[in-house]
Amino acid sequence: MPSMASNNYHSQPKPDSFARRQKLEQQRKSLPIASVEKRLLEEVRKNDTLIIVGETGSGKTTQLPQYLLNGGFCRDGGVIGITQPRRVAAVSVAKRVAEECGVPLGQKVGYAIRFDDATSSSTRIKYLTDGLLLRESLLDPSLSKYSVIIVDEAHERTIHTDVLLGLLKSVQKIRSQVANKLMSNDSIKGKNGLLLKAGHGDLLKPCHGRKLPPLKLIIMSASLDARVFSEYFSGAKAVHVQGRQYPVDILYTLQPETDYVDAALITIFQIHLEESPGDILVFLTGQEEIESVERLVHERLRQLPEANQKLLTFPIFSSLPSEKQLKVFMPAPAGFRKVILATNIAETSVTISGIKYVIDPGVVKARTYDADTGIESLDIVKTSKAQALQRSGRAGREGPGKCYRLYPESEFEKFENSTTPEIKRCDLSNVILQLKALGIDDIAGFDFIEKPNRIAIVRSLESLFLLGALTEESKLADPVGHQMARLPLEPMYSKALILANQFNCLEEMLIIVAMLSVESIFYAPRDKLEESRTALKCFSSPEGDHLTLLNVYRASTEFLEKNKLTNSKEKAEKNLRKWCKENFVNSRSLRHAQDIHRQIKKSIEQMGFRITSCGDDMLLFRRCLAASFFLNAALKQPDGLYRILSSGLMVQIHPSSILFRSKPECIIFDKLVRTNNSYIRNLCRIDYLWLPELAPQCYGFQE
Ligand SMILES: Nc1ncnc2c1ncn2[C@@H]1O[C@H](COP(=O)(O)OP(=O)(O)OP(=O)(O)O)[C@@H](O)[C@H]1O
Repeated sequence: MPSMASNNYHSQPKPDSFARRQKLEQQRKSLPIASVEKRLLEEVRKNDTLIIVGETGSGKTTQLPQYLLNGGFCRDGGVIGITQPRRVAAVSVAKRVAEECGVPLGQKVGYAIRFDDATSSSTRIKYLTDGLLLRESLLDPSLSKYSVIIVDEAHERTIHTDVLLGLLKSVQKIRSQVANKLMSNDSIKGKNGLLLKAGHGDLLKPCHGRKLPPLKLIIMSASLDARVFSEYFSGAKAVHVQGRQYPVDILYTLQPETDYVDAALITIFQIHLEESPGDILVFLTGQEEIESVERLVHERLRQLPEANQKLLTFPIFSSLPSEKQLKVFMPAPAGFRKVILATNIAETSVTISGIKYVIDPGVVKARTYDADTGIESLDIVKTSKAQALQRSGRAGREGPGKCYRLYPESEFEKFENSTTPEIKRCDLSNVILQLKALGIDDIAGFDFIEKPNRIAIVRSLESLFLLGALTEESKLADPVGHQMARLPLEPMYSKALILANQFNCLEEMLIIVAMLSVESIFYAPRDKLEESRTALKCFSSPEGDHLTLLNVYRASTEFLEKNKLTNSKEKAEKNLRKWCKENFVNSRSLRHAQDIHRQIKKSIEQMGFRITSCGDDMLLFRRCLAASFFLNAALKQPDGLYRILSSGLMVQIHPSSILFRSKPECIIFDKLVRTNNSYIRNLCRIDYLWLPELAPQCYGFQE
């Protein structure tokens, strides 16, 4: 089975035909940004921080790094790092740029995303996710190998981008102090206190065989408010790149649509049957919705005359294995039209060749955080104008395009200009852990571009303390806090693994963490509801969803291993897909869980943990779950609703849960999802009395 860590995307460059290279060269020259290459290089030379705003498709992401490389910005062996909010963008853009440069991916041009590093010592242009650069800064706080860092798609304001901006500001200050040799080594410090602990005697020494130059920083987007960034970077200059490549016709509905999924389906077929050739990109909110639309498209296609059936669907969402994500970039066979069903991961940066039509229902699934209750949830919300612009920008990259907005123009006018920064609407625990690991203790005093809500900081500090990651003085606790900061997981999951190591049930917890990291392991098509329920019964555990997921994982592994004894690997995997179908298990999600399992296992083994099993002692395992997820404990109320003990919030069990009917007295849950109601998903039955025993810091009786 291919793993995310195994650099699935490496394709050796095809023996490039002369014609192909000429075409690429021609395309590059015709991009709007090409006419301002010299000016941009001049501006980067003159300014340590530069903001570049240019229309979608003007060539920022693919061209600027190449201009900088050719302009001598890597002369001393420095690397140009370009951050992307999403993995798929980092990988696909790196591929394109390697092709444009005529080099194999992973050499001069490469990418790095979590668990997959396609770079080498000769890499000079490196695309990476913002989260990964943040992790790199833990190991190398001065980011010494980079001569230029480009923060691309800054308008997305992911939590990682925001934290990164604060760190980069500090790194820049320190590196320019070093370059100017203005200060002695011990007095060098960044505004955010970043390098105080980092032992930077080395800063003055040649680094990677070269003197550490000042760090050039470029902030880039098609739709950002340059003023906000300029003010944050002490009046940094903003440059606007004029001109877009091709026009995109924007079409609105006359009336608001009550059912955007149905409206999207109708539009797909309208385009397919009436419009000229060209692929379609549809934005939806998540895996479940995408998979249900995929099924509906296939159903409706079967009702069409054969000549009209040449429509292929390709889903793309974040939990889809990476090599499957990249399938959307492959051209459709001649005579076929491709319809890509995507979440907002295809919203920025990516160019999907062939896309001429974009369908935008104007909604997105976004993280929201209620600081009063300390609960984070995923809600479906309206997009911002900036997101709508990015979405329409996916058409018109190779020729004129059309964007169908499934809402009236008057509705668009009511959208917020830009998306609320993630830092203002999510749980900060993970970021706080990372900042603490960097030696930044004063979180409220950190120079954020926009300060997170104070209550949200306090809440996160409190839950990290309750989880044992922080001491009473709010320092990283030894060893739990350090271990949690090392694991690339949500704090509660990290805590569960650390505790499972002590409870001797790490094997089981590893499976659970992997299975909880993917969306919808089971699927239940509307026309086969009864059959899917019967199939689920084979795995279901009266103790709840965690143990049910454990049973599915184990049954699938056993099935695969047995099959491998008598079949080739490919055949065994094919049989597993069949097994999944028969059991109404989502094989994509299961495979993704297996990948994650492998990756986390590697991380925890590196931390010296030994994988042991609790065998059949599921009581022990449930106690371990209670000891780690105690902040998500809920108690049944007389009316059948549940009250979350830590916040008082009233919630319902999601109908997809095994415990939906039995409704035990006390449970812990994994996620809260809000649609019209507040639902809790992935539940495990626990004993109420375990809480004061296993989490006295939270539920201990007051004297
Ligand atoms: N994989 C690809 N296949 C075909 N054409 C591509 C590909 N990647 C880029 N291009 C071409 O290069 C152009 C510039 O792309 P680039 O990503 O650099 O633009 P951008 O200004 O960064 O856009 P955005 O703000 O939307 O990310 C595209 O409009 C497209 O014409």
